[in-house]
Amino acid sequence: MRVLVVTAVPAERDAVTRAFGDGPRIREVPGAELHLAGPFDVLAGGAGPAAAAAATACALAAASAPYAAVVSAGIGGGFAPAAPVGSLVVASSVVAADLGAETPDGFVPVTGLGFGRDTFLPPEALVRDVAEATGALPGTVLTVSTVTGSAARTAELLAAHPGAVAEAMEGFGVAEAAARFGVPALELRAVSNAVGPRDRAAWRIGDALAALTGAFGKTAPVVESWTRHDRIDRHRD
Ligand SMILES: O=C(O)c1cccc(C(=O)CC[C@H]2O[C@@H](n3cnc4c(=O)[nH]cnc43)[C@H](O)[C@@H]2O)c1
Repeated sequence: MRVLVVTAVPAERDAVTRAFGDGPRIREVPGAELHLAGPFDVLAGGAGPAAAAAATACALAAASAPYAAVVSAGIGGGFAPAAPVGSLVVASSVVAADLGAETPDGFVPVTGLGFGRDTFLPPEALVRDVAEATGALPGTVLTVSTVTGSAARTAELLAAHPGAVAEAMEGFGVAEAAARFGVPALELRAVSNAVGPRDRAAWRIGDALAALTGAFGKTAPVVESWTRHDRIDRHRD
């Protein structure tokens, strides 16, 4: 079985496929262009949870054989001091941090409003194996629709999610689409910037993309072993 990887932008997609040499095979499916490299079918689905969910759903619906897992991957913001620039994180939980309602008493997640969901839990053993293989820090990865740009918002997010190690903009959308197809989802991020007051000039995108390439080279044997033994299905939680 193969693994679908969804990034936001082509530069992230190419960083993943570069781990397997130049020139991935390309397959067009309705709504998505897949780049095939190693055990991964990689697509750049767009920025934000809505684009990511739509692209993931298109690829899953068009697949001729079921995928073993879907990985939301790319660069991300790291919460200091846990996840410094250049480091890797793997989500032990994927949380929609700004999906809900603002009330006079503060933010209420969508689940507090009585519907929807705000958290997905990737398979524990797969998270552990990927963390061991890559050196990625396991922890909560937040999905936000607005990149955090102030110390006040950073503190607010950490107060609400003390286990947060990083934020990005697609993980929850990918996981939501994957869940509809009964496929487990993971999220793997390379930290390009610290979450906090906006300083775009300080983003180390090149370093993060290089870390992402290294991480996928090391993740391939892990997922190959899992898929060969069909362990993702048996260990799904
Ligand atoms: O300008 C470039 O060369 C370039 C190359 C690769 C990626 C980008 C992006 O801007 C990717 C956008 C993507 O990155 C995630 N991200 C990164 N840092 C944060 C953050 O602090 N908070 C939230 N998201 C972040 C996010 O998933 C974006 O979709 C540019």
